[in-house]
Amino acid sequence: MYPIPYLDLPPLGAAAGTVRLPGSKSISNRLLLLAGLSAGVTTLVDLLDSDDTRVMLDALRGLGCRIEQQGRHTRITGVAGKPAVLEADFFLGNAGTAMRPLTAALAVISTQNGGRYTLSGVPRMHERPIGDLVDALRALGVAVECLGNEGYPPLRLAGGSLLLDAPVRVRGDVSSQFLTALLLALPLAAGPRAPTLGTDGSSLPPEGASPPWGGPAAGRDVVIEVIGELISKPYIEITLNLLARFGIAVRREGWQRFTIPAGSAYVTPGEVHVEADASSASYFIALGALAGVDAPVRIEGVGAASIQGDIRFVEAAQAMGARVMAEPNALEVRRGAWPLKAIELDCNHIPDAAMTLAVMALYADGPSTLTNIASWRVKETDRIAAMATELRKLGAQVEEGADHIRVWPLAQFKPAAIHTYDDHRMAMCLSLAAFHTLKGAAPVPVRILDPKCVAKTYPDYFETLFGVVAADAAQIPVITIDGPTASGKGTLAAGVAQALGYHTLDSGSLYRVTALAARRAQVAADDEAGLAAVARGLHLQFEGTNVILDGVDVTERLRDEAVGAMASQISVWPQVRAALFDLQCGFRQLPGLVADGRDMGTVIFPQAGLKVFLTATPAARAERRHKQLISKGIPASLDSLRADLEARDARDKNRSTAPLKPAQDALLLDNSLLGIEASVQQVIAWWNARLPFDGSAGC
Ligand SMILES: O=C(O)C1=C[C@@H](OP(=O)(O)O)[C@@H](O)[C@H](O)C1
Ligand SMILES: C=C(OP(=O)(O)O)C(=O)O
Repeated sequence: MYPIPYLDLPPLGAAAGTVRLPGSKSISNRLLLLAGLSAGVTTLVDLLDSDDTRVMLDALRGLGCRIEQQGRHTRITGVAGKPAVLEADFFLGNAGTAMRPLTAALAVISTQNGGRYTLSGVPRMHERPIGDLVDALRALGVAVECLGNEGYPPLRLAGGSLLLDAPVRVRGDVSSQFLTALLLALPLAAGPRAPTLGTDGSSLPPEGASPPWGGPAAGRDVVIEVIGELISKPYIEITLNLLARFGIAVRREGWQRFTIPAGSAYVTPGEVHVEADASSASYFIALGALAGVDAPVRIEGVGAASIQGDIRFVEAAQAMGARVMAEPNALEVRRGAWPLKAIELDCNHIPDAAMTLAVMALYADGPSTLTNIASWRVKETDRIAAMATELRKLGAQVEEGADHIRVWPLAQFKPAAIHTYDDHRMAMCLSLAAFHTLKGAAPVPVRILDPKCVAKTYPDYFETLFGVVAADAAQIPVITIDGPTASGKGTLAAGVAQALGYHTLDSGSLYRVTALAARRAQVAADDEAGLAAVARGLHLQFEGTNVILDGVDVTERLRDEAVGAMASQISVWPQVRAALFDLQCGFRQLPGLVADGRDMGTVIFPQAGLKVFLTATPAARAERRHKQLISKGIPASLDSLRADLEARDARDKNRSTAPLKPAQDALLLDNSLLGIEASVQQVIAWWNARLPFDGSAGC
């Protein structure tokens, strides 16, 4: 995940490779609730690990479920529908699949155990309607209080007595999640049960409760009727499918009437595998359609056998020209028609994945129209408005209606800082606008603001994307930070890289690794050819700031003074520098690189977008080094450290190959009196001034 204010995507060109997607959000949260309500242990394999599932897991823990995590397995010990916890507050973030089903489940539970529960979420969750579910639950006899605005969370559930003589009626035209919630929760009311408790804990029926209080001993059919049109129907199929896995065989009459048979009880199937998320697949299906030119984008974990409705996004992508090969549990996607073909599609059955089509439409041969998507307006944000606003920033013509959006293709994209509205899908969809595969169009970057919002369902989305897309190396941004020893280059580079989500190259460490490897191989510091051979044969990996040589972490060893001294000596050899040249260029990877060293701006990356030459007085640098050594318990003399630094400066400046000097176009930064954070901010400010995003560095 990129927990940074913005992530800049350079222009992207091609895509190929394999992605393994995280688990389905809709399946994960349904399974978690069902497992939590069942008796005994359920093991979920490949459960989604994201914000939405974390709030559900926290809620289950709060109800007394035991949760154990081991590798790909999550073991849930359920409470058999009877949590001992009678008062609890649940925070459910912005997870509709947690808020709605838990509301119904806790509502029924509170009528049975006299519990009092509150459910709240992030501010946007308090703007997402839940009135239709509240109405259904009140009609069922549950005491539901809206603590803020009527019809919206936060909610308090405070018992009541279930009135099951008549069908439970619920509207389904705002969200299908209300029906899903009742279907998941009402088996709690259909089973045989012991006399239930009143809100005061007594075993007498609460005043005014109509018999049969708590249901007859053998249980009773519970009937749910949908009032009016039901949207997002395939999500109900997921609900029914998973209920069946837990032993609840709902009888249905079309989309209007659902009967939970008397005596129903959740029975854990033991172990359940969670298939990958079909909505998340849509971004990579689109990627294949846009940029899978030489080889396909292969998506693993979800395919033709999926129980998720969003798998039908494949048909929409095919209609736009994608070539898709579907296996039961995988998809391979390539570009077919190019430009893509414009479509007009009723998207009610794929409300989430349909957003991806709106961005694909930019690459089509005419305007595309997506209809019957009114529900977009009450999701993580008003998605019709948000999509229209952000596509227009790219330069597109967009028509927005109450329940449709029409998007015209775009010949020349404008660089834009894309607002994501704390909506994971806005971030993931709009990342596709970084592709520049249209003939004649100038490639431009895209800035995604608040990229960490993808954590709702796909925390590693951008990392996965970068794993399968390619960019012209010249388009991948590089910032170089050169400077003398102990000037703080490494710290500054790490700070800048962290702020931008870029990779780092500590080129000095390459010389130190070569020195270490040469010492181990007993190659002398004056054996130029031998040293170059060592450099070429390095078996290196970087894990964060750690350096792994031949599979062993040598980070600490590289700090040895002897290794540092040899590094400085061997770095004068042209053959050694040449051997390390390609290795260093290879660090230029998406989304960008901050390279620090002595010749990054002058020799290795002369075309870098920003070159910084970092200096500090010898006194300031000696003092820093002194502090560092003392804090590690290593005795040191300030004067001799300063003398060493000055000698090293002289050697670095005067060597014939790549001597230490600022690149002509470098900006000088003297940090003798500047803290780390201020130095980082200075470099970021310089960098942003060179980018085409109208200074939109933040939200
Ligand atoms: O039941 C579910 O898992 C979902 C149903 C859909 O919501 P609506 O029914 O509100 O359209 C969908 O948008 C959401 O992401 C997940
Ligand atoms: C609408 C969505 O989420 P939620 O489950 O919160 O409704 C979504 O993931 O696109």
